[in-house]
Amino acid sequence: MSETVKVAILGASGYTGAELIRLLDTDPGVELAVLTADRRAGQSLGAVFPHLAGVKAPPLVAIDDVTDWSGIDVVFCALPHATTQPVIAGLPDHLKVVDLSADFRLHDVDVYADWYGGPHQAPDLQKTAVYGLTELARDAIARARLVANPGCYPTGPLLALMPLIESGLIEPGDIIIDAKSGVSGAGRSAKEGLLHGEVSEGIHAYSVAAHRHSPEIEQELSRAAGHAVPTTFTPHLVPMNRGILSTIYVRTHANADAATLLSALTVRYKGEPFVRVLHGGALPHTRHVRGSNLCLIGAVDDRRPGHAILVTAIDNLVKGAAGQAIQNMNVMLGRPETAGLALQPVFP
Ligand SMILES: NC(=O)C1=CN([C@@H]2O[C@H](COP(=O)(O)OP(=O)(O)OC[C@H]3O[C@@H](n4cnc5c(N)ncnc54)[C@H](OP(=O)(O)O)[C@@H]3O)[C@@H](O)[C@H]2O)C=CC1
Ligand SMILES: CC(=O)N[C@@H](CCC(=O)OP(=O)(O)O)C(=O)O
Repeated sequence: MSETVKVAILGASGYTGAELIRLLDTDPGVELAVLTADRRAGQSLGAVFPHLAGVKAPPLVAIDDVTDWSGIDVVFCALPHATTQPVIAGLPDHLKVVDLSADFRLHDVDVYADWYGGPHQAPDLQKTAVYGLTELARDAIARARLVANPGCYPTGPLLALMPLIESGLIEPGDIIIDAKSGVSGAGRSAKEGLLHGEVSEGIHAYSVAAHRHSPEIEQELSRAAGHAVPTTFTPHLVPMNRGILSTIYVRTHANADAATLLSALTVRYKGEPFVRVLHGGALPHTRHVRGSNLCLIGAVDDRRPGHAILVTAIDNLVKGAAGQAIQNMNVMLGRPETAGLALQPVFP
C-alpha cells in the first residue's frame, strides 16, 4: 500500500457519504479516489453538495462504472440496507471494507432474515465480518478485512453498558433504553414521515418494541453477559438534524451506585480519545458532541435504591456512522486512530 491511503466511498451523495468526505478531507494522508452515487451519478461533488465544492475529489459515478479497483486501498460502503451484500461480495479481495449499513452486523443470518425481510445474500462473507465498535473490538478490527460499522442507536448504549455488564455491576436482563434521534439518522432520501410538517414542533416514538436495532443491541449485550439478554429499546424522532441522546435505566448489583458505575467506565476508557465519562451528576447534551466523534456518558442514582440512570450522547453521523467508520479504517491500517477525527464539537 502506498503511503497515501486511496479510498472509495460508495454512496457518496448520501448524508453519511457527505460526512465521510468532510472528515477525510482533513486528513492529508487520504485521497478520495472514487465516489459513487445512484440517481446522482454523473454529477460533480460540488453540484451534489455545494458546501463540499472546495474538496479535491472526482465526479460521482455509478458503482458498475468502477471497473478498476487496483489503485484503491479501502472502501467505505454507505449504501442502503440490503443493497450492500452483493456489492461487497463482488469487491476484489485486496480491498479493506468498512460497511456503514446493517448488512453485516448480525452474526446470525437467520436473525438478519427475520428483521430485514429476506435471506442474507452473502452468508459466508458475513462469517468474516467484525462488529466494529472500535473501543471494544480493536484487536479484531485490526485483523479484519470487513468491518460492520455499528448502528447509530446501538453505539452510545453499548459503550456505556458492555463494560458494566462484563464487570458484573448491572443486571443485564433489566435494561431499558429510551433513545432520541435527529432526522439525519433516516438518511437523505425523500420520505413522507420526514417532511418538515411531520417532524417539526413535535416528538414521537416509532418502531416501538419492533426496531431493527433491538437484535443488534441484544447480540452485543448477550456477548458481554455470556447468555441471552432481551432488552427494551424505544427510539424517538426529534426535530433536530443531528444527535442521539439515550437515557438508559439499569438495576445495579453489589450495592453499586452511579458513582461506582462512572468509576468503572472511567477506568475502562482511560486514554480513549473519543469516549468521555462525566462525573458529579453532569449529563451530556447532544450539542456537546455535534460534528465530533465523541461519545459522552453520564449517570445519576435513581430515587429507587439499587437503580441508576445512564445518559449517552453521540452525533449519529459521526460516532454513529462516518467518524467511527474512519476510526475503524485507521485501526485496520495501523494508522493513528484520531487521523481525520480531531475536530472539536460545533457549539451551540
Ligand atoms: N444516517 C445515519 O445517521 C446513519 C446511517 N447508517 C447507514 O449508512 C448507510 C447510508 O446511510 P445514509 O447516508 O444516511 O443514506 P442516504 O439515503 O442519505 O444515502 C444513500 C446513498 O446510497 C446511494 N444509493 C441509493 N440506492 C442505491 C443503489 N440501489 N445502488 C447504489 N447506490 C445507491 C445514494 O445515491 P443517490 O443519492 O444518487 O440516490 C446515496 O449516495 C445506510 O445503510 C444507513 O442505514 C448508519 C449509521 C447512521
Ligand atoms: C432517525 C432514523 O430513522 N434512524 C434510523 C436508524 C439509522 C441508523 O443508523 O441505523 P442503520 O445504520 O442501521 O441504518 C432508523 O430508525 O431506522
